[in-house]
Amino acid sequence: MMQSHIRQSGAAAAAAVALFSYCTAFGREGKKEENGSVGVHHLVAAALVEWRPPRRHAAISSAPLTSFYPNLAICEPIRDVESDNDDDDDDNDDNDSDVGFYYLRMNPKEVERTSLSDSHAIFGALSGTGMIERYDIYRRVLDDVAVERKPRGGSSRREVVIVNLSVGDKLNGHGGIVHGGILSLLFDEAMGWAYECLRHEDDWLDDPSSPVTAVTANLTVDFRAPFVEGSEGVIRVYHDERKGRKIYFTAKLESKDGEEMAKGSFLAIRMKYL
Ligand SMILES: CCCCCCCCCC(=O)SCCNC(=O)CCNC(=O)[C@H](O)C(C)(C)COP(=O)(O)OP(=O)(O)OC[C@H]1O[C@@H](n2cnc3c(N)ncnc32)[C@H](O)[C@@H]1OP(=O)(O)O
Repeated sequence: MMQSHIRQSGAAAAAAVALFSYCTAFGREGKKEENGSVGVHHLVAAALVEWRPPRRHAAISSAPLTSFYPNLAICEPIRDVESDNDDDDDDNDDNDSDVGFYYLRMNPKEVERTSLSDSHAIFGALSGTGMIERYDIYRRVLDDVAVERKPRGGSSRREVVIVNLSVGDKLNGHGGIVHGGILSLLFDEAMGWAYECLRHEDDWLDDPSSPVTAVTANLTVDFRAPFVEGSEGVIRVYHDERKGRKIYFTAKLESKDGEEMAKGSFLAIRMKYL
């Protein structure tokens, strides 16, 4: 479904190696371009590849999302969410493809202020075979500010986080369909991580290392299509705006084929006393 846009170059190799080092520092995982298994030697090969993202109409992957590998930069085509309203961009695809971005795997174990262990719903009790089988969180990083999304309907938003997930067959409501409450949980968590990203990259706090917690004040989910048991999917979280202690996000859940299964909006409020 998606096409890889790959070319070889020395400069790209240098960039990829630098990126690889940076990735390693964050302990994130990477993704290869095609289906099938990959050995360790491919890490080296991948470092020699420059990846050029197609500007639009490419979902994160048609490949199994399980094909992530440690310490390899994720270089993955991504859906251009603005494309439907952005027809005049069609003439500029060649230029657009020169901008890029990648994702950093976030490690729940590196977040001290949350209970990301046995007591956590997603990483604890509901984690496992038949339940939430995968919930891998990635922070989007821009290679170039030029890739920042254009305004849509007068307001801008940008993708902050994606979650690569799969749900088994033990979390249903109706037979064969994942319970809507579970999907709401998956959204809630994803937007919590988006807040965590923003907290580290913005100057909202006098002391950025201060663990200021935000809680969900409001979460709305529209269920657009049944998310069937055993499905893989991707949640994409977008930051919309901030008003004082209030931070607004929107999100969507895509099937691995790129179909929108659900979308959500979310208000996080930074607590006063933490
Ligand atoms: C990296 C790790 C990632 C981990 C992710 C974990 C994600 C998990 C997220 C959760 O599930 S958190 C658990 C569920 N949520 C809660 O338990 C929150 C319970 N509610 C509260 O603690 C308080 O109601 C809250 C902190 C949200 C607000 O209390 P405040 O006393 O700070 O609010 P205040 O009354 O001062 O209002 C501040 C502003 O927020 C607005 N507001 C408050 N509650 C609202 C609400 N529910 N909806 C919309 N707006 C709301 C309020 O109108 C006002 O707007 P303005 O500033 O414009 O005047």
